[in-house]
Amino acid sequence: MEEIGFLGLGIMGKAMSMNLLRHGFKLTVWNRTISRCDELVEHGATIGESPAAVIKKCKYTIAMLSDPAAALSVVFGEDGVLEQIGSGKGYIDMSTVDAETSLKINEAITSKGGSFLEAPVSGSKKPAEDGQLVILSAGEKALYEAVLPAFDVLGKKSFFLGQVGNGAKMKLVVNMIMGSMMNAFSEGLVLADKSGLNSQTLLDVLDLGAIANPMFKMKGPSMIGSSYSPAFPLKHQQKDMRLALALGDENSVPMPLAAAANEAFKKARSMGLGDLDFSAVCETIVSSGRSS
Ligand SMILES: NC(=O)C1=CN([C@@H]2O[C@H](COP(=O)(O)OP(=O)(O)OC[C@H]3O[C@@H](n4cnc5c(N)ncnc54)[C@H](OP(=O)(O)O)[C@@H]3O)[C@@H](O)[C@H]2O)C=CC1
Ligand SMILES: O=CCCC(=O)O
Repeated sequence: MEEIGFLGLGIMGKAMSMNLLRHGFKLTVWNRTISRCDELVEHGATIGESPAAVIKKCKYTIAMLSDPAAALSVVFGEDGVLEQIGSGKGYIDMSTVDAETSLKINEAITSKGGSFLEAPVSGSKKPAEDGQLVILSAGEKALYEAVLPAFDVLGKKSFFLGQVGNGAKMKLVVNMIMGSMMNAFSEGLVLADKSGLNSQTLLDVLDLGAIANPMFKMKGPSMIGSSYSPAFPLKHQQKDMRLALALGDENSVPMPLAAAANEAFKKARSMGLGDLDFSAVCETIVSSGRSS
């Protein structure tokens, strides 16, 4: 494949671009905080001085940015994507945003002759490092097909979901379920502990039953140890709950569980836990009184 541009080297962007480099892709990278490019450069990437410079150089550019405001500012801002996008160039936004943001970006890019794909992902830091993401793409089918060699490196499965917006919506539905599950799991862990049960035994019981799942298995042990090194930052999970609730609003879908989970994530943010892993939402319950 041609040289790929990569905008946004946070937890996910760094892991994904390292993985592409490891598999022989040539990359030009940009990050708002430019020092975050250094490690990538040590592994063979080139730095682009702005999103516009990356787009100018590369036929295909991937973005992995924190939220709708970041995704919009990288496209519409000074030295942004729009300044150099045009015919023959493809822009793939893998950030988790709402459909409205994706549609706005799609409209701006296609009106300049470029092509657009939204492609948010399921899977966190480790799956990103290991190329085991689940890619939820929608938009220009020809662009999807053109970048499949890169998606095959980044993910274990790629879906093409049709028109722009469907990828964003699918991602928000999945993360809304995940955020609600994380809150139920947290309550269970604290309840077991407060009522005198062994937390590890609870994990063992859960793992053998009908609600066993990779998230409980992976996060449970660190949550018992109150260790929340960020793989998926809590502030991003709360953003996803907020955006999913707005999608529920638009479609008149009652979501009382998601609304309660969102409140817990907001409380966690107010406690200063936004940069920790989303499993730190457990601390909102602990702070109401865990015995250990
Ligand atoms: N972590 C995870 O497990 C997963 C995250 N996601 C989603 O992927 C996206 C990235 O997540 P993650 O890597 O964890 O997040 P991080 O917070 O680690 O990284 C965010 C990135 O966005 C950049 N950024 C933020 N604001 C702006 C702005 N205004 N202009 C330009 N760049 C900006 C940051 O730049 P700077 O370094 O300068 O701050 C950084 O590169 C999010 O949408 C998240 O919801 C999806 C699946 C899993
Ligand atoms: O958006 C983050 C998703 C994290 C995960 O799927 O494990």
